[in-house]
Amino acid sequence: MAEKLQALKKQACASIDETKDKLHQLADAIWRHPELAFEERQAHDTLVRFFTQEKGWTVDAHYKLETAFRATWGPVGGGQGESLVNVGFLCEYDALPAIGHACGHNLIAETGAAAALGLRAALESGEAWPMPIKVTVLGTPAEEDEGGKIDLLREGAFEDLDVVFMAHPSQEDATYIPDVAEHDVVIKYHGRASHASAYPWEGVNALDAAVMAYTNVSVLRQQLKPDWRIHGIIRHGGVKPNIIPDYSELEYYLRTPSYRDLPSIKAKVEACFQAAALATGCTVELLFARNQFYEIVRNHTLEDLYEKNGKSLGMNFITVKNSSGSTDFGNVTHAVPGIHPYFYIGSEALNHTPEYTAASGAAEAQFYTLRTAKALAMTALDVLFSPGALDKVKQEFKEAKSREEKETKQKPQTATIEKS
Ligand SMILES: NCCCC(=O)N[C@@H](CCCN)C(=O)O
Repeated sequence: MAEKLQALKKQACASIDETKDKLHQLADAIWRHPELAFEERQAHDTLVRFFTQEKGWTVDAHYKLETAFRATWGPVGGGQGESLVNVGFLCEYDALPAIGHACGHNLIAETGAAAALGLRAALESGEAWPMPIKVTVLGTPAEEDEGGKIDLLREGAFEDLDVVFMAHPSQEDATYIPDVAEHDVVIKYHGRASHASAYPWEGVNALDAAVMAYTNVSVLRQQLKPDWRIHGIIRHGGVKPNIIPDYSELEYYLRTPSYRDLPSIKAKVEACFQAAALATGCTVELLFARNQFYEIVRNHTLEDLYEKNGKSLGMNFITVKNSSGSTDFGNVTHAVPGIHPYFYIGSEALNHTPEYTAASGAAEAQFYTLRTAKALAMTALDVLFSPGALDKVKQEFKEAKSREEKETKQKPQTATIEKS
């Protein structure tokens, strides 16, 4: 089997190379029209067209969400009574406001599509596979906001998948980066307008509340654990200096390494926001996002296979220990075994900067993007055909879940503000 597996991997890589121009066009089209969360209509249509034109894929163009899609191929192979293995690849394609594809989601879409085509090409060689195999591509909108994968999870979109792969652009190749749990909140202060010079005592200043809230959180930060993160912006702060602002708005992202600590961080910042309202006489509305992002549940079996395949293609892996951002793929790994490795794209630029936007649209990123897609397809082939690999992946997932359940019982998700 080892030799056959090597041949299949070669076939997957060759097919990705053969399709490289089309794949580049796909990423380029998405990069040229950056669209925000749940507004990714052109990116969505581009991907749907891509899989429709590829032939052999069954495409569900608006799968459970308007800008989500599903493309499936197979099943192929298997004898009677063998249970089907469904391998999933994810495509993200939303962008950031003002700076476009500064997180390289156009390249995530490309890796997902390329890896799926590569795996299909290898499986198409007509062998008598021991079990029925299906390849599924899910187009998952709104990673930068809202968390489209969490909506899709709720709708059951991941229920029939056995393993899920995606990869994210970064500054380095890493099988895992500690993506943390996150909950977002919008804070609205309502005051009362007045002439700021003629009769200021009649006003209630909502901008003052926003500034106090911002300062309260900044002071709180010293008492937070080192790997907790709170960061926010003031979105509205008034319209003219001589009108006391009757409305202000902030948005904050709250993050902790485990989702179990989100209620604690939320309780702490809520106190900051309420205190600002009390001090200024404003009323306050706290609007927490409907979805909480969870941290990634690691699967070392998948990570090790990916690393081995990546190394064979020339990747240099580094280990990242410090907390990173967050991803709605974290929630997926609580439901299905999966990996979310990071990949170098030929630039030292940092994500969420205009320089990264340029790097994710540059031709230089293509080599690294396709190399990543090859490593994903090869890892999927290992999962399918390395003796015992799928069982090991599933067993590790099961053990992680039961550890998780035990920890949740010991430390339920409750809010605490320690008082002396
Ligand atoms: N490691 C970073 C993963 C991608 C990313 O930047 N995600 C966003 C998600 C924001 C959702 N509100 C982030 O800021 O971490």
